[in-house]
Amino acid sequence: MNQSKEQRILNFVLQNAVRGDPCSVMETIDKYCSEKEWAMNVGDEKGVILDKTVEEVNPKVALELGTYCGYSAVRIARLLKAGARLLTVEFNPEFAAIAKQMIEFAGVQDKVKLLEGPSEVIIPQLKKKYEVDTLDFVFVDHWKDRYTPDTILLQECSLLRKGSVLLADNIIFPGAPEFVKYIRNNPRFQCSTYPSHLEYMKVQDAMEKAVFLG
Ligand SMILES: O=C(NC/C=C/[C@H]1OC[C@H](O)[C@@H]1O)c1cc([N+](=O)[O-])cc(O)c1O
Ligand SMILES: [Mg+2]
Repeated sequence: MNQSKEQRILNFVLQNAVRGDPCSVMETIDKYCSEKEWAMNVGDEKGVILDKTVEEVNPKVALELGTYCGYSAVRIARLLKAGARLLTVEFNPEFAAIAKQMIEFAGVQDKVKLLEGPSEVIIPQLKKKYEVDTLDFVFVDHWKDRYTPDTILLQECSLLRKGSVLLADNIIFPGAPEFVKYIRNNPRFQCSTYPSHLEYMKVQDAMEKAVFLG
Protein backbone atom coordinates (compact mmCIF):
# COMPACT_ATOMS: atom_id res chain seq x y z
CA MET A 1 0.00 0.00 0.00
CA ASN A 2 1.80 3.13 -1.09
CA GLN A 3 2.37 6.00 1.32
CA SER A 4 0.15 9.06 1.63
CA LYS A 5 1.49 12.54 0.85
CA GLU A 6 1.15 13.35 4.56
CA GLN A 7 3.28 10.32 5.46
CA ARG A 8 5.91 11.45 2.93
CA ILE A 9 5.96 14.91 4.52
CA LEU A 10 6.41 13.40 8.00
CA ASN A 11 9.17 11.07 6.80
CA PHE A 12 11.00 13.98 5.19
CA VAL A 13 10.85 15.83 8.52
CA LEU A 14 12.00 12.79 10.52
CA GLN A 15 14.97 12.39 8.18
CA ASN A 16 15.91 16.03 7.64
CA ALA A 17 14.77 18.23 10.54
CA VAL A 18 16.39 18.65 13.95
CA ARG A 19 14.46 16.79 16.68
CA GLY A 20 13.17 19.18 19.36
CA ASP A 21 13.58 22.24 17.12
CA PRO A 22 10.18 23.65 16.03
CA CYS A 23 11.70 26.12 13.54
CA SER A 24 13.64 23.33 11.88
CA VAL A 25 10.42 21.30 11.54
CA MET A 26 8.54 24.26 10.02
CA GLU A 27 11.39 25.04 7.60
CA THR A 28 11.65 21.40 6.55
CA ILE A 29 7.90 21.11 5.87
CA ASP A 30 7.98 24.38 3.91
CA LYS A 31 10.98 23.14 1.89
CA TYR A 32 9.27 19.84 1.03
CA CYS A 33 5.92 21.44 0.17
CA SER A 34 7.41 24.20 -1.97
CA GLU A 35 9.89 21.96 -3.81
CA LYS A 36 8.30 18.51 -3.94
CA GLU A 37 4.58 18.24 -3.14
CA TRP A 38 2.15 21.07 -2.41
CA ALA A 39 0.18 20.66 0.82
CA MET A 40 -2.33 22.80 2.71
CA ASN A 41 -0.09 23.99 5.55
CA VAL A 42 -0.55 27.68 6.39
CA GLY A 43 3.02 28.08 5.13
CA ASP A 44 5.82 30.56 5.71
CA GLU A 45 4.19 33.75 4.35
CA LYS A 46 0.80 33.53 6.12
CA GLY A 47 2.72 31.89 8.98
CA VAL A 48 4.30 35.25 9.79
CA ILE A 49 0.81 36.80 10.13
CA LEU A 50 -0.12 33.91 12.42
CA ASP A 51 3.07 34.44 14.45
CA LYS A 52 2.44 38.16 14.88
CA THR A 53 -1.16 37.59 15.98
CA VAL A 54 -0.15 34.91 18.51
CA GLU A 55 2.62 37.14 19.90
CA GLU A 56 0.19 40.07 20.19
CA VAL A 57 -2.48 37.98 21.95
CA ASN A 58 0.00 35.92 24.02
CA PRO A 59 -2.77 33.35 24.69
CA LYS A 60 -2.96 31.16 27.81
CA VAL A 61 -5.49 28.92 26.07
CA ALA A 62 -5.51 28.65 22.26
CA LEU A 63 -7.68 26.52 19.98
CA GLU A 64 -6.88 25.39 16.43
CA LEU A 65 -9.55 23.97 14.13
CA GLY A 66 -7.95 21.80 11.44
CA THR A 67 -4.62 20.32 12.56
CA TYR A 68 -3.75 18.57 9.28
CA CYS A 69 -0.03 17.58 9.60
CA GLY A 70 0.60 19.76 12.63
CA TYR A 71 2.56 22.55 10.91
CA SER A 72 0.53 25.39 12.44
CA ALA A 73 0.22 23.61 15.78
CA VAL A 74 4.04 23.57 15.96
CA ARG A 75 4.12 27.17 14.71
CA ILE A 76 1.70 28.36 17.41
CA ALA A 77 3.01 26.19 20.26
CA ARG A 78 6.62 27.40 19.87
CA LEU A 79 5.40 30.91 20.76
CA LEU A 80 3.32 29.94 23.83
CA LYS A 81 4.62 31.01 27.25
CA ALA A 82 5.19 28.55 30.11
CA GLY A 83 1.89 27.07 31.27
CA ALA A 84 0.03 28.11 28.13
CA ARG A 85 -1.59 25.42 25.98
CA LEU A 86 -2.93 24.77 22.50
CA LEU A 87 -5.90 22.49 21.83
CA THR A 88 -5.98 21.40 18.20
CA VAL A 89 -8.90 19.59 16.53
CA GLU A 90 -8.59 17.15 13.63
CA PHE A 91 -11.30 14.73 12.52
CA ASN A 92 -9.30 12.79 9.91
CA PRO A 93 -7.59 9.94 11.83
CA GLU A 94 -4.76 9.59 9.31
CA PHE A 95 -3.94 13.30 9.56
CA ALA A 96 -4.23 13.16 13.38
CA ALA A 97 -1.73 10.30 13.55
CA ILE A 98 0.76 12.22 11.37
CA ALA A 99 0.27 15.43 13.35
CA LYS A 100 0.83 13.64 16.67
CA GLN A 101 4.24 12.42 15.48
CA MET A 102 5.08 15.85 13.99
CA ILE A 103 4.23 17.63 17.26
CA GLU A 104 6.28 15.16 19.31
CA PHE A 105 9.29 15.37 16.96
CA ALA A 106 9.20 19.17 17.24
CA GLY A 107 9.26 18.82 21.05
CA VAL A 108 6.10 20.87 21.72
CA GLN A 109 3.92 17.96 22.87
CA ASP A 110 3.74 19.31 26.44
CA LYS A 111 1.99 22.45 25.17
CA VAL A 112 -0.30 20.80 22.62
CA LYS A 113 -3.34 18.60 23.10
CA LEU A 114 -4.54 16.97 19.87
CA LEU A 115 -8.29 16.29 19.96
CA GLU A 116 -9.47 13.81 17.32
CA GLY A 117 -13.06 14.25 16.15
CA PRO A 118 -15.44 16.60 14.39
CA SER A 119 -15.25 20.22 15.59
CA GLU A 120 -19.00 20.34 16.18
CA VAL A 121 -18.62 17.48 18.68
CA ILE A 122 -15.39 18.68 20.33
CA ILE A 123 -16.28 22.36 20.81
CA PRO A 124 -19.23 21.65 23.18
CA GLN A 125 -16.89 19.39 25.22
CA LEU A 126 -14.15 21.98 25.77
CA LYS A 127 -15.45 23.39 29.07
CA LYS A 128 -16.31 20.22 30.95
CA LYS A 129 -14.08 17.58 29.37
CA TYR A 130 -11.02 19.72 28.58
CA GLU A 131 -11.29 22.21 31.47
CA VAL A 132 -11.44 25.31 29.30
CA ASP A 133 -12.97 28.47 30.74
CA THR A 134 -12.67 30.79 27.74
CA LEU A 135 -10.41 30.85 24.68
CA ASP A 136 -7.90 33.67 24.18
CA PHE A 137 -7.08 32.76 20.58
CA VAL A 138 -8.66 30.59 17.87
CA PHE A 139 -6.93 29.69 14.58
CA VAL A 140 -9.67 28.69 12.09
CA ASP A 141 -8.26 26.56 9.27
CA HIS A 142 -10.57 23.55 8.83
CA TRP A 143 -13.38 22.90 6.34
CA LYS A 144 -14.31 26.31 4.96
CA ASP A 145 -18.05 25.62 5.28
CA ARG A 146 -17.55 24.98 9.01
CA TYR A 147 -16.06 28.41 9.75
CA THR A 148 -19.43 30.08 10.37
CA PRO A 149 -21.29 27.32 12.21
CA ASP A 150 -18.31 26.72 14.48
CA THR A 151 -17.89 30.45 15.21
CA ILE A 152 -21.56 30.49 16.22
CA LEU A 153 -21.04 27.33 18.28
CA LEU A 154 -18.08 28.90 20.12
CA GLN A 155 -20.37 31.78 21.14
CA GLU A 156 -23.24 29.47 22.11
CA CYS A 157 -20.84 27.50 24.33
CA SER A 158 -19.66 30.77 25.99
CA LEU A 159 -16.09 30.00 24.96
CA LEU A 160 -15.31 33.55 23.81
CA ARG A 161 -14.74 36.52 26.12
CA LYS A 162 -14.29 40.24 25.45
CA GLY A 163 -11.03 40.42 23.50
CA SER A 164 -10.86 36.82 22.27
CA VAL A 165 -9.16 36.81 18.88
CA LEU A 166 -10.13 34.60 15.92
CA LEU A 167 -7.77 34.33 12.96
CA ALA A 168 -9.21 32.60 9.87
CA ASP A 169 -7.09 31.23 7.01
CA ASN A 170 -8.09 31.06 3.32
CA ILE A 171 -10.74 33.74 3.14
CA ILE A 172 -9.84 34.34 -0.53
CA PHE A 173 -8.57 30.92 -1.64
CA PRO A 174 -10.25 28.44 -1.41
CA GLY A 175 -12.45 31.12 0.15
CA ALA A 176 -14.99 31.29 2.93
CA PRO A 177 -17.47 33.83 1.51
CA GLU A 178 -20.36 33.22 3.88
CA PHE A 179 -18.00 33.38 6.87
CA VAL A 180 -16.66 36.74 5.64
CA LYS A 181 -20.24 38.02 5.22
CA TYR A 182 -21.22 36.71 8.67
CA ILE A 183 -18.25 38.02 10.60
CA ARG A 184 -17.91 41.44 8.94
CA ASN A 185 -21.62 42.20 9.44
CA ASN A 186 -21.65 41.00 13.03
CA PRO A 187 -21.49 43.94 15.48
CA ARG A 188 -19.99 41.63 18.12
CA PHE A 189 -16.77 41.28 16.13
CA GLN A 190 -14.17 43.86 15.10
CA CYS A 191 -12.63 42.57 11.85
CA SER A 192 -9.44 43.25 9.91
CA THR A 193 -8.07 41.59 6.77
CA TYR A 194 -4.45 40.60 6.10
CA PRO A 195 -3.79 40.12 2.36
CA SER A 196 -1.25 37.43 1.54
CA HIS A 197 -0.81 34.47 -0.82
CA LEU A 198 -1.88 30.85 -0.87
CA GLU A 199 0.84 28.75 0.71
CA TYR A 200 3.73 27.98 -1.68
CA MET A 201 1.86 29.62 -4.62
CA LYS A 202 1.55 33.00 -6.37
CA VAL A 203 -2.22 32.94 -5.81
CA GLN A 204 -3.91 35.71 -3.81
CA ASP A 205 -5.20 34.72 -0.39
CA ALA A 206 -5.87 36.52 2.91
CA MET A 207 -6.44 35.97 6.60
CA GLU A 208 -9.26 37.58 8.59
CA LYS A 209 -8.75 38.63 12.19
CA ALA A 210 -11.92 39.02 14.26
CA VAL A 211 -11.84 40.33 17.84
CA PHE A 212 -14.87 39.34 19.93
CA LEU A 213 -16.31 42.44 21.64
CA GLY A 214 -18.28 40.53 24.29
O1 LIG B 1 -9.36 22.66 2.72
C1 LIG B 1 -8.50 23.27 3.35
N1 LIG B 1 -8.44 23.15 4.64
C2 LIG B 1 -9.45 22.33 5.24
C3 LIG B 1 -8.81 21.30 6.02
C4 LIG B 1 -9.48 20.21 6.25
C5 LIG B 1 -8.93 19.24 7.18
O2 LIG B 1 -9.03 19.75 8.49
C6 LIG B 1 -10.27 19.27 9.04
C7 LIG B 1 -10.46 17.96 8.34
O3 LIG B 1 -9.90 16.96 9.12
C8 LIG B 1 -9.70 18.01 7.06
O4 LIG B 1 -8.82 16.96 6.95
C9 LIG B 1 -7.49 24.12 2.66
C10 LIG B 1 -7.43 24.04 1.27
C11 LIG B 1 -6.50 24.81 0.59
N2 LIG B 1 -6.45 24.72 -0.84
O5 LIG B 1 -5.67 25.45 -1.48
O6 LIG B 1 -7.22 23.90 -1.40
C12 LIG B 1 -5.62 25.66 1.26
C13 LIG B 1 -5.69 25.75 2.66
O7 LIG B 1 -4.86 26.58 3.37
C14 LIG B 1 -6.63 24.99 3.36
O8 LIG B 1 -6.67 25.13 4.73
MG1 LIG C 1 -5.56 26.89 5.33
